[in-house]
Amino acid sequence: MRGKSSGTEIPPLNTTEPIRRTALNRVFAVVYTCAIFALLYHHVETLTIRGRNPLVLVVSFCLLLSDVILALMWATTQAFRMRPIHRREFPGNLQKVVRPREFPALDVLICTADPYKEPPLSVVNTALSVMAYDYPTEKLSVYVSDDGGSALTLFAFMEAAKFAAHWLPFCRKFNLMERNPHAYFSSSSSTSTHACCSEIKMMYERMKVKVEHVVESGKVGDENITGDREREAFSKWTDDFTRHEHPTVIQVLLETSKDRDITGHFMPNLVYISREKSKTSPHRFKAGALNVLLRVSAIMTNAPMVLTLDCDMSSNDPQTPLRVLCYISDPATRPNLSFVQFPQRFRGLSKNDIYASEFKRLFLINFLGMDGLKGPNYVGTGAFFCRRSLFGSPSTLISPEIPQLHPNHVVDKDKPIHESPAMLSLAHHVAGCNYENQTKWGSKMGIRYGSLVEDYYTGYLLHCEGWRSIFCNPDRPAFYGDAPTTLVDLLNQHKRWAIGLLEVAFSRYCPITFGIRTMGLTGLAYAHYSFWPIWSIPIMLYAFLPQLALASGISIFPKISEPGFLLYLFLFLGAYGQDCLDFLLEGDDLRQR
Ligand SMILES: O=c1ccn([C@@H]2O[C@H](COP(=O)(O)OP(=O)(O)O[C@H]3O[C@H](CO)[C@@H](O)[C@H](O)[C@H]3O)[C@@H](O)[C@H]2O)c(=O)[nH]1
Ligand SMILES: [Mn+2]
Repeated sequence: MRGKSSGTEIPPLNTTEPIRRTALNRVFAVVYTCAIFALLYHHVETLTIRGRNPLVLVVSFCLLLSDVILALMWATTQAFRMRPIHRREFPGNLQKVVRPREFPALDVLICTADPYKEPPLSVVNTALSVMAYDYPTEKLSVYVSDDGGSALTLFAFMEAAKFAAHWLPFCRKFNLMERNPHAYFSSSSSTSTHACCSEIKMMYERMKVKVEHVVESGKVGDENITGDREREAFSKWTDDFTRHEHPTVIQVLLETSKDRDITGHFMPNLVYISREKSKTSPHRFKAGALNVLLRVSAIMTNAPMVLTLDCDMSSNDPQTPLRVLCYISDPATRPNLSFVQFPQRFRGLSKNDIYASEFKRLFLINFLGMDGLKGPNYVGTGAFFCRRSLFGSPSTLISPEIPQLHPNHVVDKDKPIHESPAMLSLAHHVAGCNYENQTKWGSKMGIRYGSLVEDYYTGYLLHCEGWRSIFCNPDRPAFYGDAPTTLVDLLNQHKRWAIGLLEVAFSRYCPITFGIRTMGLTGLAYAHYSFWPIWSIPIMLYAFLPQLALASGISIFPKISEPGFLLYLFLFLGAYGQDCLDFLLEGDDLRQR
């Protein structure tokens, strides 16, 4: 591959290459714009000349409205086509440039919210998959936020901490690529290759049975509690403890400074957090949970690199943090870098993906386009942040209200966390439900509040502040997640997205005005998403108009013999053809279209 090295070092850590069809895209955009204007002119003409008949008037107006919206949406998609690029990174070269001792620490933040919709066993699998990263374990910490406030989830994590002491060395010994235990034991590679596999598989099965039994029974019984520390932890679940009203629970389950796996190797930190909830204070859903995780992790480890992960998405490649380092350690890509975003990929889609659940345009093709501008938007999971970027713009650092939360604060690692009551009590304090009152959390710091799609909104505001992001799309997917499986879940998810996006569209940071003014084409790309819900208007109108028009004897499309027909033909084939080409050139086959 021909590529331009963006680093000054030799060997290169990463390369970028413009996608070749860009020139064609630009020419096509000019021609297609002319065709759109011709169509709109045609509609206006029909409306003014033939519009004396009220039915024709209504129909023509609806067509004009639909086509204006479609034209606007088409215009916003051009942002993705003006400068798409492909990137590659070379983790193999990393050790020649940075020594593992100098790797930055990594805090992984995992969110879960409901032990029945998001089974604790699968959350545990997510955590184990990242705890087993090929990364210096003493630099790795995993923080789990449980918005369900469930003893069942804590129990699952206590079991996971014990299992991890066997699982992590097993992964290292056999250099497994698949480090999510559930995925590994369900795959064929687990059955044949390793003799001691059956032993660890049995251990996993025992943990699974125990956790599932506890979840089924709905409570952690006395027989499941093995020590005083565990008993003390579960004693917080008193009778008036509900998921909407409870005190903060923080449980340090594994600590690098004292816990070792069965081979005597360091374990990563593993911390369970269920933030304080009260019916009288807003909890801000996932954005609130992530901000609590950001603060608690700042107090305990304050790693400069932060990975946010949904509990329904686990690692599929242990080398992923090294790929991120290829950008973070490169002086050419490092300046103003806020986050490195990996695409969301889903398990279990059918081969031809007839429902387009892969979201390939959203998570791949559009990302390649945005990567050539200021970078892809944040999609809530699979993103590695530079912690500093969540505290003000590149030029102006906003200091948090207490020095321990400052991104440059150095945590004293001599004392284990559980022996430091001051640290634990501060961690409880910053996880309190009133902590954020009169602070800049959610407005200028951390994950931003104000939209149900906190990921989109936060990424957008970070880009407006002058930060950039990078799209990393290795051949082996870095993460695999679960897509909604029922129609009701899917509709709820889309409704949530639509409301959240419109909240941004009609805010004072509307991408059409504020976004485009601040960052040009990137703002236009953001406008494409925030106005995505208005697609529904032309879709509804085009779904019903032809039948209504046919029933009332009005023709709404030109006849084949009329010149207007060619215009429609070009507009239709042009849009679909270009779309199809985008997909084919990014590795789809025709059946998937
Ligand atoms: O009060 C809440 C609600 C949700 N979550 C967690 O947020 C994540 C995402 O929620 P999910 O129900 O899976 O929503 P999706 O629609 O699948 O998520 C997509 O859309 C969200 C909103 O834009 C993003 O945050 C996600 O990263 C993105 O994958 C999950 O891990 C939840 O456990 C919380 O922690 N607290
Ligand atoms: Mn999800």
